Amino acid sequence: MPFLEFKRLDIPDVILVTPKVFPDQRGYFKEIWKRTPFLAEGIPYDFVQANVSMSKKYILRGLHYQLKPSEMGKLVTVLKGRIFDVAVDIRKGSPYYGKWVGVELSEDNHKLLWIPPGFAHGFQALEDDTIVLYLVTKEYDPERDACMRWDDPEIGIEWPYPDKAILSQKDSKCPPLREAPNNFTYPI
Ligand SMILES: Cc1cn([C@H]2C[C@H](O)[C@@H](COP(=O)(O)OP(=O)(O)O[C@H]3O[C@@H](C)C(=O)[C@@H](O)[C@H]3O)O2)c(=O)[nH]c1=O
Repeated sequence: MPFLEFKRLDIPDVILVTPKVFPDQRGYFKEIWKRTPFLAEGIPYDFVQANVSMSKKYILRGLHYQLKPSEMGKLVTVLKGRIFDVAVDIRKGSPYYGKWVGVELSEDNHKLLWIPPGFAHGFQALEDDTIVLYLVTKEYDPERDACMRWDDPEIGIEWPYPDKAILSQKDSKCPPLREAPNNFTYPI
């Protein structure tokens, strides 16, 4: 098995990455990003910022994105606990515009989700004290930070616990996809 396995999801630009885990008597080791295999998979980005958040069970963060020219790709993984991680294609003219994909990422499955620029991203924590690590391809730019509704019926994301979702004040006021700021085109 290669050290990093890539699986394209129903929206093929969103890629589930499975690293090879080397367990031993001390614990384990894994590579979570390496330029050459990512490049070979058609992911030609380097990362410029690394983020960590901790969430209680049912916390839902999203859906978030940064507008061009601060559009960012994200490589998301879980260090502790579990999340349901979601990417929504918001590239105007994309055959997948408005469609979503969701996967469970956990400390046990070791998986990572690559979400390219032009997607909105969100997740719901499935356990208390869930710690998410994500690498991003552009720096945080509060001027171009944007959000859209997590429960927009036109997107129809099947969240694990929609009735228990706990949101930030900011996230509870986000507009639906149709009204959200969007300067993405397809291809990006
Ligand atoms: C995202 C971010 C936030 N902040 C600050 C702003 C604010 O005071 C505080 C919390 O910010 P937020 O409420 O936006 O954090 P959060 O809701 O966790 O935002 C994140 O959600 C997930 C789903 C993503 O995809 C990320 O890109 C990011 O948007 O941290 C930074 O300083 N740098 C950053 O890169």
